[in-house]
Amino acid sequence: MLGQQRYIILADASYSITAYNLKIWESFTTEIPTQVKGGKGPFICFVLGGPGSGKGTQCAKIVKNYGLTHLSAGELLRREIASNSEYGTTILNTIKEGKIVPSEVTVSLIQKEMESSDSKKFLIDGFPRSEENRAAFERIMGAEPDIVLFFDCPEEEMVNRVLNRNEGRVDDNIDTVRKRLQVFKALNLPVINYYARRGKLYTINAVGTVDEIFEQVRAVFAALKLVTE
Ligand SMILES: Nc1ncnc2c1ncn2[C@@H]1O[C@H](COP(=O)(O)OP(=O)(O)O)[C@@H](O)[C@H]1O
Ligand SMILES: Nc1ccn([C@@H]2O[C@H](COP(=O)(O)OP(=O)(O)O)[C@@H](O)[C@H]2O)c(=O)n1
Ligand SMILES: [Mg+2]
Repeated sequence: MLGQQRYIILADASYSITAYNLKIWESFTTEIPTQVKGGKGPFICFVLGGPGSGKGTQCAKIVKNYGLTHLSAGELLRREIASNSEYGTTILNTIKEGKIVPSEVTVSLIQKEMESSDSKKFLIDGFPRSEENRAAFERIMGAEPDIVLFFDCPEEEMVNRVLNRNEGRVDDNIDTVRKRLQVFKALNLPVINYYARRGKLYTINAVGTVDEIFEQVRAVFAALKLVTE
C-alpha cells in the first residue's frame, strides 16, 4: 500500500471552513494510487451516526468481540491537536465550531494509522462525515468500505448523551452539539444515503441499552459471517 509518496499542495476554498482562511493545506504526504489496489485490501467497516449516537461505545465492543482495529477520526484529530502540530489550532477551531476538517487532513491521519498497522480489519469510526471525506478516502486510499454501520438515534437522545459525556471535550456543549447536528443532517446523511443506495449500509437502532444495541451489531456480523475472535 505504500506506493509512491508525493507531496500535494491543496489550495481549496470549497470547504465550509474558509472562514479560518484555510486556503492552503500543504505537505500532507498522501499516496496517489497509480492503480486501484490489485489484490483484496484490508476489510474496512465505516461507523457512522450523529454526535452521541454511541459509535465509540459500540466500536469498543466490536473490537473486543471481533478483533477489528478501531480508528476514530475524531480521536486522531484530537491527538493531532494535543501534539501541537502546526495544524492543531486550526483543527481545534474547526472542532469547536462543529464543522468538518479538510478531508486530506483526516484521510492522511487515517492512512498513516492503516499503513503502520499489521491489522487487516479496520473499524473507521466517525468517518466519512461528508461527500468530500468519502471521495478523498477513495481517491487517496484507492479503497471503498466493505460495510457501513449507521447508528440511528433521535436528536434529543444524542444531545442528552453528549451533554452527559464528561470527557472534557470542547465540543460537548449545547451550542456546538446543535451545530454538529446541523452538519450531520446537511453533510453526513447524504453519505449515509450514498452507501444505502450501494447496498452497503446496515442501520442499527441506537436507542436502548448498550448490550441491546450490540445484539443488533452481532446479527449484522453473523449475517456477514464475520466470526467473533
Ligand atoms: N445505549 C446507550 N445508552 C445510554 N448512553 C449511552 C449509550 N451508548 C453510549 N452512551 C453514552 O453516551 C455518550 C456518547 O457515546 P459515544 O460512544 O461517545 O458516542 P459517539 O462516539 O457516537 O459520539 C457516552 O457518554 C456513552 O457512555
Ligand atoms: N471525519 C471527521 C470526523 C470528525 N471530525 C471533527 O471531529 C469532531 C469530533 O468527532 P468525533 O467522531 O470524535 O465526535 P463524536 O461523534 O464521537 O461525538 C467532529 O465534530 C468534527 O469537528 C471531522 O472534522 N471529520
Ligand atoms: Mg465518538
